[in-house]
Amino acid sequence: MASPIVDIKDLSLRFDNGFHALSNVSLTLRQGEFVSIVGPSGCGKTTLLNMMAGLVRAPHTGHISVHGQAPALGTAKTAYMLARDCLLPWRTTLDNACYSMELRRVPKEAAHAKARKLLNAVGLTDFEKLYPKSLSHGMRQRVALVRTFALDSELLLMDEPFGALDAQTKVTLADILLRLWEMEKRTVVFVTHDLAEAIALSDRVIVMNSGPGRIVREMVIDLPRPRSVRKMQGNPHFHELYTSLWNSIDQSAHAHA
Ligand SMILES: Nc1ncnc2c1ncn2[C@@H]1O[C@H](COP(=O)(O)OP(=O)(O)OP(=O)(O)O)[C@@H](O)[C@H]1O
Repeated sequence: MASPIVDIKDLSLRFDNGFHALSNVSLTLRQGEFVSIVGPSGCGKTTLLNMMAGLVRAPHTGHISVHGQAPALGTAKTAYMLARDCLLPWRTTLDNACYSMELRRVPKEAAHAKARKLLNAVGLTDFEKLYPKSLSHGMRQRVALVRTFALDSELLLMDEPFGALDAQTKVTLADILLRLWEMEKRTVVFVTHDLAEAIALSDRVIVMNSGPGRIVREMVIDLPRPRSVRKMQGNPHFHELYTSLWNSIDQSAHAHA
């Protein structure tokens, strides 16, 4: 079996101020998996993602490897996407889509070809010459998705990428993300507060709780693929999974209260 993309065993972490942020976290991600992390605010979801990205340097115990090595900043094998689209206002859609490839010195022709293929997949072909100020919030986040996928990184770390969008746009973007993921075969770690979004997108949902941050449940999502997030509402098993996930979060919140 291929070695895991992310391999975390008994990871515990204290920040310099003594705050115990993660306790005995174990998580393995195989190539091509889509895994979401949910849990109450402050339970350490972003900290765990930042550990995978090599952004946290605080002392820790246990094991963490990403692509078979200690997590490192600046590797082309890992891409990070946030709720803010971080588009540059003076660049067009196409140039924003190409920005990360430019930083990685991908030749311009190849970068344009890749960006155009992905812009077409997210429905933005007709908007490639526009600047961010002329795009809706959802369109800007589609450009950010293209920029994230354009890097060909094996591992995509996504921290509430649709968190600032309205419910309708969120579903549209989640379906676009699923299409890109199916087309490009990446490994995704997706942090969200939206349980329905986590279930609709993922192969597995990891539930965390705080005090200190730890994994309290891992739920396998056995819904068939390919999926449509929009059509998921009509699937009774989706609602069973939602109820079960909600109960886990509710119970662990009460146990902690
Ligand atoms: N550099 C730091 N030094 C000290 N404490 C920190 C540091 N970074 C994060 N924390 C604390 O660690 C805890 C976990 O933060 P984190 O951002 O990982 O939570 P989260 O689950 O992603 O929250 P949210 O859902 O609100 O984004 C919080 O209590 C936070 O204040």
